[in-house]
Amino acid sequence: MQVYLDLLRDVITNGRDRLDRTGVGTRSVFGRQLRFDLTVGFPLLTTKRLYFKGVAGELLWFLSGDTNVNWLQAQGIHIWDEWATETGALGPIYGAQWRAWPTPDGRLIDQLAELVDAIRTRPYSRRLVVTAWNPADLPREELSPQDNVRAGRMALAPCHCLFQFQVAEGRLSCQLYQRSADLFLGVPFNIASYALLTHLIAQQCDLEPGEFIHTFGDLHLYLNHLTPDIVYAQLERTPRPLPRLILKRRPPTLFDYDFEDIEIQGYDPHPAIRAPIAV
Ligand SMILES: Nc1nc(=O)c2c([nH]1)NC[C@@H]1CN(c3ccc(C(=O)N[C@@H](CCC(=O)O)C(=O)O)cc3)CN21
Ligand SMILES: O=c1ccn([C@H]2C[C@H](O)[C@@H](COP(=O)(O)O)O2)c(=O)[nH]1
Repeated sequence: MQVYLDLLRDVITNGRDRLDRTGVGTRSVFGRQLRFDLTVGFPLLTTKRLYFKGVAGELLWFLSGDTNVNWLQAQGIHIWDEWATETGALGPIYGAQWRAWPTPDGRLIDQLAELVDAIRTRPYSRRLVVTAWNPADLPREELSPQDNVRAGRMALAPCHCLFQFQVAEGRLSCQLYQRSADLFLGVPFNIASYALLTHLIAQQCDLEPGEFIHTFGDLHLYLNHLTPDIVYAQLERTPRPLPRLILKRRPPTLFDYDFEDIEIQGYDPHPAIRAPIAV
């Protein structure tokens, strides 16, 4: 994951300081890309311990179509707490758009079920796209996440908002467009999450995982992460060998995976680095 450390340096060196919605302030660049060959190892950051249970739990939660934090909290995962209402609601975020995109005539589109079906039946397709960017449900930027949810909108606009797959020579590759990316806290999570999703869909479609390509819009470091004990501490560290992902079972569908099916082997990271999250 040397490419991640190089990207931290790129943002520090080439970024412009900008105000942002949260009021924290960021240093940001616009338009970057990382590529991960999933055949050489699983891209889980080794220069700090990443909370993989949180990554896997969040993905299983998205895949189930759930948009309420109650299930995540019951698993001990608290990464979405700050944006939820008192009942745990987040509005129609990823899970809703992926599994139940509402159409004007009252139907619900299960984009992920249709995707798996399309990969199986038309692997040459150039239309293997899933989007969470539903303009009808976007939050109003001047309102709090909770007020948006109470008004029936998403708590946060989708950050990882569109992804596409390609099948070539028996391998499944995935490219994500992430419009806004918190490089220290969110991005390591997002890389692991989409790499895991690619493995799961590949298994369901009798393919091997290929590449994960991560394309960024506004890629930023929050100014309160640019400190000796956070970003600069990580830059002092040397990357270690990547772990491997083992899928221990092949469930009947993409929507039947459980924590026990997903195992990371050989993960030997540097210690975790705590950092404040911008809400
Ligand atoms: N500013 C911001 N950055 C994000 O990455 C982000 C948001 N907001 N809002 C929505 C989700 C929530 N995500 C999050 C939220 C928290 C952590 C976080 O605090 N991670 C810690 C470990 C947390 C734990 O152990 O409970 C970390 O060190 O990675 C990561 C991703 C990603 N998203
Ligand atoms: O999966 C995620 C979700 C969120 N983020 C980050 C990116 C931004 O720092 C904030 C969202 O703020 P906006 O004003 O809506 O852009 O959350 C992430 O990196 N990954």
